[in-house]
Amino acid sequence: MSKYKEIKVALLGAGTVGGGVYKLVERRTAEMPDKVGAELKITKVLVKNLQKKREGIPSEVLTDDWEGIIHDPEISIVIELMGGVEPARTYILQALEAGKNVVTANKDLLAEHGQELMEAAERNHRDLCFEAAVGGGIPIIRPLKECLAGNEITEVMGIVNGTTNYILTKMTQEGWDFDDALKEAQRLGFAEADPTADVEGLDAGRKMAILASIAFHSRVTFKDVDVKGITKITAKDIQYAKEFGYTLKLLGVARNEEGKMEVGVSPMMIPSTHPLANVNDSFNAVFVHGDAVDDAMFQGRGAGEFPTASAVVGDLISVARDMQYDCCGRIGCSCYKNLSMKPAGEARHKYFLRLIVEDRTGILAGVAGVLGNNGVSINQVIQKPAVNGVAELVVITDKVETRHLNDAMMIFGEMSMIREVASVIRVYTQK
Ligand SMILES: NC(=O)C1=CN([C@@H]2O[C@H](COP(=O)(O)OP(=O)(O)OC[C@H]3O[C@@H](n4cnc5c(N)ncnc54)[C@H](OP(=O)(O)O)[C@@H]3O)[C@@H](O)[C@H]2O)C=CC1
Ligand SMILES: N[C@@H](CC=O)C(=O)O
Repeated sequence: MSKYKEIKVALLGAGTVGGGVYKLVERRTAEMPDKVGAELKITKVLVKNLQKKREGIPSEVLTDDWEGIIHDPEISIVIELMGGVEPARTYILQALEAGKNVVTANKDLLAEHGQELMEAAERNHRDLCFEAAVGGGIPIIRPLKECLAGNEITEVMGIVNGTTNYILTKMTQEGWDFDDALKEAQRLGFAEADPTADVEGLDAGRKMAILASIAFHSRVTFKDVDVKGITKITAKDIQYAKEFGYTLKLLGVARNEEGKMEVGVSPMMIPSTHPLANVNDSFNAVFVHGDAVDDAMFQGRGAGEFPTASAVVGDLISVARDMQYDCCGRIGCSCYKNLSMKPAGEARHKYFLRLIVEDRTGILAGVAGVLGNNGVSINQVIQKPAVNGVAELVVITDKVETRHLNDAMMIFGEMSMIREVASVIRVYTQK
């Protein structure tokens, strides 16, 4: 008989990430006792469809019976990898109330119900770990909560969605079209069950809500995040970005300026010399600025089977160690402040505008006039040669309050000389 205690674990979900976690735990089985001080065994794997073939997972551990897991007193850790809000929320709450520790990668759930879940974990003195919920395999949650806890953090920003970064990389570097790149991202297991969450920026918005809550110690939920996706980005935007020396990325930016938080996700142009411009494919990267550490950057694979499993299994080992030392629930909720959100319209940004205009004299003066009357000054402008009586005017503005830019865009919408406001894309600037 082994001298080590056996810790029994239930896995909820055996899809891309769940499958990876099962296989990775198997791969590490022999080392676990030395690493953790206990043997870790996944004894039950909850799925929806018992008939589906699962490579690498023995059929005898598969079940579709949640009650059999929650009422199994031998299971002390539940790993939730089903995704979505319900029934994941209910199962996690039930698991915590039943005295089980929980690991999850579910950002949809945390960005909406994080407070409720953290409170349940605290009440029951149990661990609730979610390293994989942001940045896939990149360690970022624990560094923010622990390693950087001595800082006042004023900015967290970066690329936090692997699917969209993969799509934009393929469009920029290889001229792929959007749909082909998305299909390939789905095939590689990066995309969410409903990829709208990726391409419309919702997934990145949820991750930024989680990061901002931890970094600024104040609860930010998904509804607080100003979100735009990449579905309207065209090959022309990418090409013109290059002409101005920029690269197009879906970026999340969270700032705390004098107690007012601003959290947003949108396609942004960043200087091609910026380190984030060279974070490609499914890689993610997060920048953190703290008063003591200055700048720190975390980079790695942001999605996919084993990168995500790496973060989940790291959490699993951490929980198992806490169990050995009887210190579960040690790292609880850190939202002890109640900061307010800055209204999106008050945020000051630089913008790239692509306008489809009539090919005649006076257009540039007309455009400059409307922008000027609304307090928007022009930093750079390029007029493209006309084709079939229409021309393109590409403008980079100086920093402006977003509401003033929106007012100018409304006026453009009513001007006959402007056929279309084809693109309005934020240009990243440092604080
Ligand atoms: N894919 C990635 O790269 C990353 C994903 N995540 C997060 O990890 C989680 C899992 O993602 P992923 O593995 O891609 O998702 P998948 O869709 O690949 O897998 C989901 C799994 O959960 C099971 N499941 C879903 N609903 C239920 C239910 N009601 N009861 C029982 N089982 C259920 C499914 O069962 P069945 O197989 O029978 O259909 C499937 O095995 C999500 O929260 C996701 O956001 C986080 C980081 C990266
Ligand atoms: N769909 C997500 C998966 C990881 O969180 C992504 O593409 O980043």
